[in-house]
This record gives sequence, C-alpha cells and structure tokens, in this order.
Amino acid sequence: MSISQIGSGKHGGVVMISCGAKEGDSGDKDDGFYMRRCVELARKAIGCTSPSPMVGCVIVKAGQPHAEVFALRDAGDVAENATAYVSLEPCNHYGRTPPCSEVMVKAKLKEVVIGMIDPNPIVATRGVQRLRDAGIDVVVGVEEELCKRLIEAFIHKMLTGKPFVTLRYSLSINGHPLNQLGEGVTDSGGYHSQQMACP
Ligand SMILES: Nc1nc(O)c(N)c(N[C@@H]2O[C@H](COP(=O)(O)O)[C@@H](O)[C@H]2O)n1
Repeated sequence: MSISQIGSGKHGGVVMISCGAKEGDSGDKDDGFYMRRCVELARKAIGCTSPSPMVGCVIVKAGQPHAEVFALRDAGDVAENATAYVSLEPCNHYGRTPPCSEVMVKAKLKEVVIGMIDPNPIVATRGVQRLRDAGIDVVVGVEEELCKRLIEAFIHKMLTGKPFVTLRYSLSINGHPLNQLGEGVTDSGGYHSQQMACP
C-alpha cells in the first residue's frame, strides 16, 4: 500500500492530497521535509501492507490547482447535489489557477460549508457570493477558530503585509536567558512541534 500527496513546496501554497510530478532540482532544502512526510504517510499503513513494506510517496509540483479542485476531481459525479466542506473560502479569481468557485458550480454541489472567509482581499467574500449567485447554499464560520489557527501565518501576512514571526526563548525561573531547552519543549504534537513541522 502506498499513499501519495502533492504539495507546492518551496514555491508556497497549501499541501494537497493528489498526484503530479516533481519540479526543480533534487538538492533543494525541501527534500528532507518531503521525505519526512513520506515516512509519516507510510506509517499510516502500519499492519496493512504485509508482505509488502510500508512505502510513502510525495509528489511536489508548483502551481497546482487548489484543494477544492482536487477533492471534486476525486469525487467525480458523486459531487452532484452533495455538500462540500472546505476550511477556507473558495476563491473566485484567476490567479496561478482558475477560480475554485467555478469548478464548484459546474460540479452542481447543493451546499458548501466554509470554515472561514479568505483574508486575501482578492478573494474575501467573492467566492461565497459567486456560489450563492449560482443557487448553492453556503454556510460560513463552522469551526472558524480551528481554521484560522491552521493558517495564522497566512492571515497575518494578508492583514499586515508582514511575515509571521515566532520567537522562542528559554528563561530560568529568575528570568535569565538559558542556552538550553527546558523539559518537554520538544515533545511531539504540541504547538511548537507543529510549527517546526511546517516547510
Ligand atoms: N480556497 C482555497 N483553496 C486553496 O487550496 C488555496 N490554495 C486557496 N488560496 C487562496 O487563493 C490565493 C492564491 O490563488 P492562486 O493560487 O494564485 O490561484 C491565495 O492567496 C489564497 O487567498 N484558497
């Protein structure tokens, strides 16, 4: 059993599940990140692959369609009259890729449930409007805080024009900077380790 995933790598954008082909040189600094992702994905198949080994495969190419497009491709005809859930408002502009809203309208979805409005001024509320104009029921704000936390760096950049910076330091109990990490800070699954896992 193999699991594949596509990302837009060092060129920015979200990581999406699908397939494609890798672009760029093999020695770039994202290689370690994507190989760790291969291992992480392969581990999901633990106990299910015998006699084959667990194998993870990640395929990366810049300028790929948005998550909604991949999901609708996978769904095929099943999407007709279905409800789509998406953590960020579908876009309604021609950027590096065509508008997701158009693809959603063509798929004849009945309803779209959106986590949060896109803070990108090119998108903000236009995607929702386009879907509603096409007669699709739209719900906005489901698990909004969770969706916002997922892309807090993107939101910050959009709202301020500045990069999102995380400062981490260790202080002793009497306020002196320490040159070593405290106990538990490298524990997996916490906020810090999630930040470190990002490309
Ligand atoms: N809804 C949604 N799904 C995705 O998968 C996305 N990557 C985005 N991104 C939004 O669209 C802007 C980029 O558009 P292009 O990739 O240039 O076409 C990005 O800034 C986000 O606002 N949205």
